[in-house]
Amino acid sequence: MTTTLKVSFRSIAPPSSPLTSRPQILDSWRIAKFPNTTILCPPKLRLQSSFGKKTRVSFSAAMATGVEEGLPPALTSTSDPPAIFDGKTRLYISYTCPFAQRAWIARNCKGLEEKIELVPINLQDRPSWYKEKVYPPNKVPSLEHNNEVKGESLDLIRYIDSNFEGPSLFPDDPAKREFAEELFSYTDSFSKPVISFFKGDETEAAAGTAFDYIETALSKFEDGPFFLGQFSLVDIAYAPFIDRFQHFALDVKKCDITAGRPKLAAWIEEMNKNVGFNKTRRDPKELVEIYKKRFSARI
Ligand SMILES: N[C@@H](CCC(=O)N[C@@H](CS)C(=O)NCC(=O)O)C(=O)O
Repeated sequence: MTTTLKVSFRSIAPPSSPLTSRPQILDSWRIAKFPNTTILCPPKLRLQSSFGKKTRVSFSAAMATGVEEGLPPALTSTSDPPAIFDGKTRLYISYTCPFAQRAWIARNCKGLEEKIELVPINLQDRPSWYKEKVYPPNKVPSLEHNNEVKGESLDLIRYIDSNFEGPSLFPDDPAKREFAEELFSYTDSFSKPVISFFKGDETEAAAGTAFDYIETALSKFEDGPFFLGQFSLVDIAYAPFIDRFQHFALDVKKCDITAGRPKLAAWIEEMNKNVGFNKTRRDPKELVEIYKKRFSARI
């Protein structure tokens, strides 16, 4: 299926040299250059540019993937296993797990919908073959690739980025890489006080400190609104959690995590335009209900 991405140039000055105004069908990932900007185009994307009077473009939409995908139903205790170790690459997920969502976003943002098959599992009614034949730790996500199964979401997003085609989601710049490591290792320290606040075990101020860390982190690189400036694996690592936290904080705790945090507000706005991420999102009401149940059961 072909999707059309309309690129319109807004703001500032007229383009110095219009490069293309004809739609192009792209067969593989490539870089398209426009006046003042460069975007990464996924395969099967029909790219159409329209030059207005002004030329500055914001390009998280460039991480869009053009493949439309019907989502398969989650497998249960009565479902047969897929043909495990038949050479296919499979990503085992649960539709509501934020850790699995990280790997799923990375797969989408690399344009790998046709290379990595999604296998959703119903964790409440888990098929026994998953633990026995696929992934003994019995958690999601896991990735079946080259006759091996690997787990741990932060390892998987790096693995998907380095072992498959598609645009690189990790910069080469050593300063950015070093900061990425700090941010990857902060993910659990970020979630802990926020979840404790939601459960009523921690003050709002403690959760606020965690969000302040994020605000400061988002101020470090100025070449874009993302953690490392441009969109990267770090954004993928945080997005499923910040998304859930924002909705629960607003609905249940009546607190706006973006108040007084303009960088976080801008990051959320940009992430909300990311097609690879949006394809993995659930209805916010469902996410809030899952947290409500979990916190009342004190899990
Ligand atoms: N550290 C793991 C955490 C994965 C995880 O806890 N996944 C949950 C679902 S959100 C799970 O599979 N739980 C099943 C269980 O613990 O039995 C990762 O980052 O991948």
